[in-house]
Amino acid sequence: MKPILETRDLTVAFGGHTAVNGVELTVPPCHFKSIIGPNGAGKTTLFNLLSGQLKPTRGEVWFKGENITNMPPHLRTRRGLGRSFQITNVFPNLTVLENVRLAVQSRESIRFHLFRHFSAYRRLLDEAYALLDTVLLADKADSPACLLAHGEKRKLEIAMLLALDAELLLLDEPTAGISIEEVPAILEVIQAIRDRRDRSIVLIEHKMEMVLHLSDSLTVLFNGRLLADGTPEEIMRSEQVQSAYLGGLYDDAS
Ligand SMILES: Nc1ncnc2c1ncn2[C@@H]1O[C@H](COP(=O)(O)OP(=O)(O)OP(=O)(O)O)[C@@H](O)[C@H]1O
Repeated sequence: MKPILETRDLTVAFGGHTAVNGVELTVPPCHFKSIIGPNGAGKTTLFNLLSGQLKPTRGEVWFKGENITNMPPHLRTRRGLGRSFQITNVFPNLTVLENVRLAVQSRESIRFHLFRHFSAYRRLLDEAYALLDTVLLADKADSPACLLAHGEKRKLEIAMLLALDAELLLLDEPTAGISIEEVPAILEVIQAIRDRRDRSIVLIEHKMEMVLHLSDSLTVLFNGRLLADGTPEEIMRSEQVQSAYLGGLYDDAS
C-alpha cells in the first residue's frame, strides 16, 4: 500500500545543532504511529517540518504521492494534513457547537457555496453535532468555548481538525498540560478515532506507556535521529530503546 506520508533524509540544523537528522519516516494510510523520545529528541521540530512551519536544511516530505517539502502550511492543511495546534481560530465567545460548525463550513466553502440555504445550514449543524459526539463533547455544545476545561479544549481542537476532514492528523502531545482526571477521556477520543480506521494519526508523546496500546507502530527519536521504528512489541524488545529510555538517558520530566 502506498504510504500517505513519507520523509526522506529529513534534516534541519539550527546553527551548529542538528535537531532532526536524516529521518526516514513512512506512514501507511489509516495507520496510527506514535513518535516518542525524551526531551529535546526532536519530536516537535519533526512536526514543524511535516506541517510546514519549518523548512528542512536537507531532505524531503511527501504526502499522498506529492512532494510538499516547499509547500506552505495552509496548503498542506487543504491537502488533508492537519495539525492540532494549528487551530488558532477558536472563537472564545462562540459556543462549542458554533466553533465546530464554522470549521465544517470553512471546509465546505472551499468546495461549494451552498450556505445561503437553510437546509445546508442545518446539515452543517448536524455534522458539527456528530463530531462533538465523536469527541465526547456533545454535553458542552452550548457552552462558550472560553469556559471549557483544558482537556475539553483539546477535544474541541480534535473535533475541529476532524471537521476540516484531515486525512492525516498530527497530534502534538494531546495529553500535555491536562489534569490526570482528563487524560482517560482524551485517550478514549483518540482511540475512538483510531477505531474508525478512516484516517491516519501521527501522535507525539513523551511517555511511551501512554501510547503503547494505541499504536500500530512507534518511532523512537533520540538526539534528532531515528533510533528505532517498529511495532509496539518490537520497540519494547529493542535493547537500544531500553537503554535510551531506562539507562539514565531518559529525562522523565512531563
Ligand atoms: N528554533 C530553534 N532554534 C534553535 N534550536 C532549536 C529550535 N527549535 C528546536 N531547537 C532545539 O532542537 C532540539 C529538539 O527540540 P524539540 O523541541 O524538537 O524536542 P522535543 O523532542 O519535542 O522535546 P520536548 O519533549 O521537550 O518537547 C532541542 O535541543 C531544541 O533546543
